[in-house]
Amino acid sequence: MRTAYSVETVRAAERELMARLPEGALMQRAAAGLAAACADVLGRVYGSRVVLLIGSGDNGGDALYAGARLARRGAGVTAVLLAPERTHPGGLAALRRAGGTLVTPGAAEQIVRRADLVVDGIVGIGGKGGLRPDAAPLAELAADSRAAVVAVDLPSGIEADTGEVLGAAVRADLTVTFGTHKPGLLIDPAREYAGSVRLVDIGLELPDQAELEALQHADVAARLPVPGAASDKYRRGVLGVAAGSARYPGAAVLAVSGALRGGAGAVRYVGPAGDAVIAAFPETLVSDKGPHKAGRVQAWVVGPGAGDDASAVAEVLAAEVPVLVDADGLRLAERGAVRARSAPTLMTPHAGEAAALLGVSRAVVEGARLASVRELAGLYGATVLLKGATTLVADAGGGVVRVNSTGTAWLATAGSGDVLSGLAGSLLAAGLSAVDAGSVAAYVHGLAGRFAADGAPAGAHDVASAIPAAWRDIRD
Ligand SMILES: NC(=O)C1=CN([C@@H]2O[C@H](COP(=O)(O)OP(=O)(O)OC[C@H]3O[C@@H](n4cnc5c(N)ncnc54)[C@H](O)[C@@H]3O)[C@@H](O)[C@H]2O)[C@@H](O)CC1
Ligand SMILES: [K+]
Repeated sequence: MRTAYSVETVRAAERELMARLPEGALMQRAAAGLAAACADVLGRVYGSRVVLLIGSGDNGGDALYAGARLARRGAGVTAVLLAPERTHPGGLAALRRAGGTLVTPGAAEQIVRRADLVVDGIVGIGGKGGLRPDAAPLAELAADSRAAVVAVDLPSGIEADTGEVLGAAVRADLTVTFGTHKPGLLIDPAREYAGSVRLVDIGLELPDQAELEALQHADVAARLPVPGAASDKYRRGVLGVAAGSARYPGAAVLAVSGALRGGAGAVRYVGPAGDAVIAAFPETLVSDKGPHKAGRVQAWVVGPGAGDDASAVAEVLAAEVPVLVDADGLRLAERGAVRARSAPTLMTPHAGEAAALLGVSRAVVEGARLASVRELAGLYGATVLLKGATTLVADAGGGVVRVNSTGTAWLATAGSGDVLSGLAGSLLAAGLSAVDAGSVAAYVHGLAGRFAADGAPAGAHDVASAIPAAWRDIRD
């Protein structure tokens, strides 16, 4: 499991550790890891040109000590000091001793242009509310430069706790982060600014519950349902899919295509697109009666391509089994009916659908994804999966949020969400919790998207077809 902790938690862990270590030991660990990462990026340190962008806090201190290490290995190191009189004194002295040069921001443009590597030590977890006006131009210089950019702890200008970006921010090729990931490094839009992320262990002891967690292959493998010797199709779980309409039969077919590959023992389809579903997947149990007459199921998916059929949504919400609500179903589901449910509910909006439910613009949701997913989960008393390049899954209790980053831009294709809803619903029917079903489905779906696309456009049905390969890859 990859975890991320809030700034407050990191600060507390740092205080505790610092009290037990000699002064400056923690910063030396950070600087050593940072210098090693910079050396890897440079390839050859001797003779390289390194520019350090230095703010007035310990983030700048890390960069200065790392710069000193690189200077001792023969790099030409120049530090641009935003606030010379408030710069970390120990770091400054170390760089001077190692032969580094100090300049003011006025000289930055010229030296950044000739640099091989720019190290962003403007601000770390001490920053909030976007870069100050004196720091913003340096972030822009780094963003425009052709040099490799390594961010110290996090790219300056991003919000560490939320992943929001409130103005100019450094765009890094690599972020070297200390002790733990910070939520902003894993959530869009900030995640894009971080480039690849390298975690340097500085010995922090962190609490069990993180702010954010990201499943890895092994975590997903441990959660995928596997039939045992005693399984039959009913014990593996039956999923009901109430989806599609005369106008949108394809959504039903795609939801079923995901469901059949999600581990449920059988899939019942209920709705007006039965002929299309049977033609594509003859193994589906099809019914043209309402959901409450469809026979027993262990979970429902409702909503993809449903048009305006509110009655199916209401019927499904009244069932005492886990329910996944997607697409049109999100608009048709009454909040009170969702809140009144005792079995788990998983809602799977994209940013536009979430915005409509929250009564804000899509841009607001996209800019503040973590706050949005939490707010929606609280509002509906449900688990919410907010789709996007980094999908978030939050439950109503306000606990740890799951983030998935296997997604690919190729997944932004019509019908891809229908496949996801079937897949997640199938995992619900197989007995996974709503948070597990949502986050495991997002992981598998993202990987399937990568396999299907493999550098070229792919349709949603290709993504569904690639699910078994993704599943095998995870279990290997
Ligand atoms: N505390 C520790 O034990 C360790 C801290 N480390 C480093 O220390 C950093 C935190 O250091 P600090 O607490 O000194 O904080 P930072 O260095 O992140 O930032 C604080 C400084 O930046 C300025 N600043 C604040 N907001 C700003 C904004 N919006 N725009 C421009 N400048 C702004 C402030 O004037 C302040 O001097 C971490 O991110 C990490 O890089 C590492 O050395 C590991 C150990
Ligand atoms: K930084």
